[in-house]
Amino acid sequence: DGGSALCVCKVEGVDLAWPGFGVPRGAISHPRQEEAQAIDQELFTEYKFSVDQLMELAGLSCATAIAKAYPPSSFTTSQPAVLVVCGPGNNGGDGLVCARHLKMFGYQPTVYYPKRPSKSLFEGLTTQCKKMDIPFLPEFPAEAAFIDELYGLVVDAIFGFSFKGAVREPFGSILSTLERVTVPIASIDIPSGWDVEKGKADGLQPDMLISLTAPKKAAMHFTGRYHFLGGRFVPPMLQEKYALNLPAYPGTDCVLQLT
Ligand SMILES: NC(=O)C1=CN([C@@H]2O[C@H](COP(=O)(O)OP(=O)(O)OC[C@H]3O[C@@H](n4cnc5c(N)ncnc54)[C@H](O)[C@@H]3O)[C@@H](O)[C@H]2O)[C@@H](O)CC1
Ligand SMILES: [K+]
Repeated sequence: DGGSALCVCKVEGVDLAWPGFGVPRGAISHPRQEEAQAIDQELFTEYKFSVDQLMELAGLSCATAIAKAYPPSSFTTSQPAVLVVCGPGNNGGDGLVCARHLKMFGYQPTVYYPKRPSKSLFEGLTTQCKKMDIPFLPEFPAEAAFIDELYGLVVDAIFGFSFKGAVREPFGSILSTLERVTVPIASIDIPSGWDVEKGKADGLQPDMLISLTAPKKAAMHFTGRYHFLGGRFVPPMLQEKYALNLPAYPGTDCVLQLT
């Protein structure tokens, strides 16, 4: 912990670099919850990005990372069917964008979106999905086995870096079902239900994590197979201000595989 505005974390004895993926060695920044929110706010207030701009890039990163880790040919279901579970905030918005791009990439996404904010941004993203023939489930499957049978992958877009406290319904029941599914889960930004800094040892254990902007502190507890970085939109000046030490993205890619 470097005592700078941003915590740069190292796991004791472990080199936090990514052998085999051509990334320069060094300790990658893991912002705390408040720092992640401050960077987010500054992107909007000082740098004048709009939420939908960044959400589009974030959601595209997620779909791209998923396509790299789980190509349609790797699915054992008859179609590359993906269940995208969206929460009530911007993490859920990323999920809607991700679903739309997955459809463009040849997947068969289905969305479950139980708490929809009455804001034009989310209404627009919902309409865009519907116009792409992406079905919205009226109810969440009661049994984890139904999910295993129908889908080859679940995208967890329920909560991101603003999650706090005990999970409120209906998301408590949804998460307890998701904890029992055996198909891989890809979590956007934070595994939902995890404390953004401490993680949750007995919570969801996704197979994939797509960290946006920078891995949050909880990402240190991620044990799944694939960890990607996405959201290649942080201007160098802002990275510098928050002492964000991030590996370089390869070429023109919008994602970078960390593990
Ligand atoms: N700057 C960035 O890095 C960007 C972040 N984006 C996404 O935005 C996310 C953060 O979005 P938000 O700040 O909207 O927040 P979240 O999407 O993390 O969640 C906030 C929502 O969850 C609810 N909530 C919080 N704790 C809860 C609990 N214990 N039980 C039930 N509901 C709870 C809140 O009422 C609120 O509706 C990031 O994680 C990322 O996915 C992208 O959309 C765009 C750019
Ligand atoms: K999530």
